[in-house]
Amino acid sequence: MFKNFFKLGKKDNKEKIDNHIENDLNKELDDYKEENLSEDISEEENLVEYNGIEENSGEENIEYDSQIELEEAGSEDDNNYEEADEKKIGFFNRLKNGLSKTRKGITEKVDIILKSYKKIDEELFEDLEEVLITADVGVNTTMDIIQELREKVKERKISEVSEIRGLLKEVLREVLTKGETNKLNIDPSPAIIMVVGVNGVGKTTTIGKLSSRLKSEGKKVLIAAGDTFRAAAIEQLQEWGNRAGVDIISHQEGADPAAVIYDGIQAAKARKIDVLICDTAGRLHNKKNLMNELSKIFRVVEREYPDARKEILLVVDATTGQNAVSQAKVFKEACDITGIVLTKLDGTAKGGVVLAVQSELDVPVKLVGVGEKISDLQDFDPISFVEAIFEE
Ligand SMILES: Nc1nc2c(ncn2[C@@H]2O[C@H](COP(=O)(O)OP(=O)(O)OP(=O)(O)O)[C@@H](O)[C@H]2O)c(=O)[nH]1
Repeated sequence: MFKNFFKLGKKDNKEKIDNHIENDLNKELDDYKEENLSEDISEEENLVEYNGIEENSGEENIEYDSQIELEEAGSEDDNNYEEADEKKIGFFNRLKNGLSKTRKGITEKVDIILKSYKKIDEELFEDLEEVLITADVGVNTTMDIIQELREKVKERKISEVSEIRGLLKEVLREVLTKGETNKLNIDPSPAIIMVVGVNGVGKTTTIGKLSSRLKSEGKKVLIAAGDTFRAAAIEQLQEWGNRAGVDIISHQEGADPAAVIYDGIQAAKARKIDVLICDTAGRLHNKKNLMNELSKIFRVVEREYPDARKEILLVVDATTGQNAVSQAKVFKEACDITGIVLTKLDGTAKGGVVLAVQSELDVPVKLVGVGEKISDLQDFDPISFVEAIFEE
């Protein structure tokens, strides 16, 4: 699967990038490995020349086996079924609360429309269509949904307007469950999760929340701060790591992201980490740059961690509606995204974008952010999502 990571749209791009990778990456990594990752890796080592960037490895945050104990403290309440039940209820309520604006935007309007019709006719379908488009379900997906609704009405010879609500729920569930599984592919370990996405969409927050959650599930987690573009990004990740009690492998601002990921992988192997979560820089202003950077990182992963399960999660901001879909399309051309994380669903009435992303890109939504707290990241469960939107 990893061999297909780079979907390089144009042949000349592909050749350029391939040449770049073949000429530079292998040599650079071999040099780097020799210089820095010999058995006795030392924090005292000084200036390392890597890819033309000087970085002071003495200040890097590489603390190999010394902190294993820190991470072995898993959650104590894992086996408490009552608490698990409570958590589940809390989980659904949090989802429901988070989706309150979307519920207003879709269900309340649908209910008003259904109340105003006495019989099922074309005008009713058109009104429903408008509601879905306004809730950012996207034109194509909306057309498909309404067409499916029409067909079901016809096939089942439905004549009562009151039955449309249940039917619509059914169709939405079908849209959200027809693709690949929504579950994260991280078991059995080891696994590596590459987190991609443009700046500001909630990547750092998602990494913090996810690492905290996986740790509480008893997994050993490590973060690699591959967004070296801005010092603030590394610091922000460090803060989340502290909150989650998870170690971070980081270099200095401006370092080569592929080198950070390389170090992260070596540390993950040495510490027998279950899940390595890698941040990446989100510069989308130029697709070629994005592909260059990502392809180099992925080559490192492919070469250094072939046995690990791989997830490439694209983080998009639900409040940007159809923009999130466009971003996802660009990233999908640059790499084989395996899942989508939709953040800030709590702050928007545009939650319908979940349906657009899943159906137009054919990539499953795997996680959703429904708030700013560390516990506000949920596995995306299509059934609960539809229930939460339609709950009275
Ligand atoms: N309400 C809400 N806010 C969120 C959610 N996820 C992230 N945020 C907020 O979105 C803002 C941006 O999040 P970051 O994690 O810094 O985004 P980023 O993509 O890492 O951005 P850079 O660090 O600039 O690359 C922060 O204020 C977060 O608190 C969410 O699910 N709900």
